[in-house]
Amino acid sequence: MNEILKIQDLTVKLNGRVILENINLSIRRKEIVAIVGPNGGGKTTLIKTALGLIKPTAGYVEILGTTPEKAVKTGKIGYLPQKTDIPRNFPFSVLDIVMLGLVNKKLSRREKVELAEKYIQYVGMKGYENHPFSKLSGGQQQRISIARVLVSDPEIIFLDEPSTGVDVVAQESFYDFLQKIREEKGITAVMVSHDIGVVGKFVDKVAGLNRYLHYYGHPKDFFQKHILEKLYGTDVELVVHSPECVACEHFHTEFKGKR
Ligand SMILES: Nc1ncnc2c1ncn2[C@@H]1O[C@H](COP(=O)(O)OP(=O)(O)OP(=O)(O)O)[C@@H](O)[C@H]1O
Repeated sequence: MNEILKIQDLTVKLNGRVILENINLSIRRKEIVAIVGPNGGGKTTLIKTALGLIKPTAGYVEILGTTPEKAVKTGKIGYLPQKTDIPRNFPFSVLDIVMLGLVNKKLSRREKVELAEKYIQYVGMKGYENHPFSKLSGGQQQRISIARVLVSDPEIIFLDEPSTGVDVVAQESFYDFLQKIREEKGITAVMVSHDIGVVGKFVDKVAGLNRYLHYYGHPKDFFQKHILEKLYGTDVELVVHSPECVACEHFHTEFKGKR
């Protein structure tokens, strides 16, 4: 089964308001897909529907060859929600945080600690096991949050704005890391992102969502005025820095406009 997520004719209404309308998309195993669009465009709603947390008003979602409700029970879906569920000032250690990813696994404490340590090492944070999570930088917290998702051995992961509060360099290494876990572990990644410039460089497909799926395909064809206007409105201003631009430290796309 090459297709890991299939969404067909999906419409979602919340409190009588249509949030998603007639969405069709499919994601193949090992793809890295970014969902982009303005605030309130329905990105989180789409992820929650794929996870079975929101029921479709019409249409259907198939994930890992079954319904979202059944797929979630297999433990093969990882989810990093937009709002952290970790209390800010609570003195959780890095090890505690990663072990949260194993709460539903029937393993001894010793086994859980060993697995958590393995994944802390995997994300390049060996030595930080007993460090307070709240004292880490944004990029380090992001790595540990990913370790917490990976430790449960998922086949597909959903990351809702994983790069919020992380600088461009850390974001780029994060996307490199997603490619590494795809190669080494065959993991499919679906992420919500606000930074369309950075995302465009690293992902296989971009899903441009604003109630409708206005674009779904390779990032190279995404940066077109008519598509961006449908997503973000007509006061969009796009500045593309080419890779040849010597003045640019990074090849990136600045995006200014309504979100
Ligand atoms: N439980 C709910 N009941 C009613 N409306 C909701 C509910 N959850 C979300 N909405 C509305 O649905 C719309 C889409 O929200 P959603 O969080 O999916 O957007 P988003 O694209 O993820 O936005 P953001 O970029 O701000 O996170 C918003 O207008 C939001 O207010």
